[in-house]
Amino acid sequence: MVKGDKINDIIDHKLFSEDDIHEMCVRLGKQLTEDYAGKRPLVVGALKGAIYFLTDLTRQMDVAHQLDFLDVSSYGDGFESTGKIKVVTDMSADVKDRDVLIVEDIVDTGLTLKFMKDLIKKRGAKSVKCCAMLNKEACREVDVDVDYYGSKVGNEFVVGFGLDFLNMYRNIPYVGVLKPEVIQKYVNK
Ligand SMILES: O=P(O)(O)OC[C@H]1O[C@H](OP(=O)(O)OP(=O)(O)O)[C@H](O)[C@@H]1O
Ligand SMILES: Nc1nc2[nH]cnc2c(=O)[nH]1
Repeated sequence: MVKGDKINDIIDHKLFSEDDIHEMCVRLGKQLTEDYAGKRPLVVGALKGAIYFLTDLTRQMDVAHQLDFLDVSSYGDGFESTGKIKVVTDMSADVKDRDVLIVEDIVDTGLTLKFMKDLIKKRGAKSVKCCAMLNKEACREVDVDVDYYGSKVGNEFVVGFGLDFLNMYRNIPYVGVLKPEVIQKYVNK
């Protein structure tokens, strides 16, 4: 029974706590600091989901970098990728000859990341890599490298720390799994 729309009403269990995510950011930030030393990368956040992870990750990177954002969308309000990716809001920076690091909350089918990597490569970037908080590797439909990631995650719909449920609940401070009845309530509506 779904009582309301409070966090405790919709979350079944926690998968990654705030401490887990902080540890991911510290580890990845250290690695990115080494790998991008002297390169002045352009860090591109994939809107909207990546913003929470991006702000924590970049504060662990001791590398001069610039920020930009790219909003591409394929899920709409659904639980499954439509497979049709479109640019909702484009970046403002010129990526030509830049080392670009895409920051993602999750890579699932890989369709979104492949679309973004191809777009940025086509525009003449020197290198294009991705750092994702979560990697749903078993769900991949296209071959794309997730160059850095915080943790693998299984095939379940996760929310929180940027990851949405019907464009809500991105602000949950951890990553959790929805109660099955919550999904049931909204599927086929
Ligand atoms: O690997 P894929 O199957 O393509 O899925 C991953 C993408 O799905 C989510 O974005 P969404 O399109 O839901 O937009 P959002 O970031 O605004 O939530 C997520 O933020 C990734 O960008
Ligand atoms: N919120 C959310 N968005 C996704 N996009 C692709 N996979 C997921 C997921 O598990 N949760």
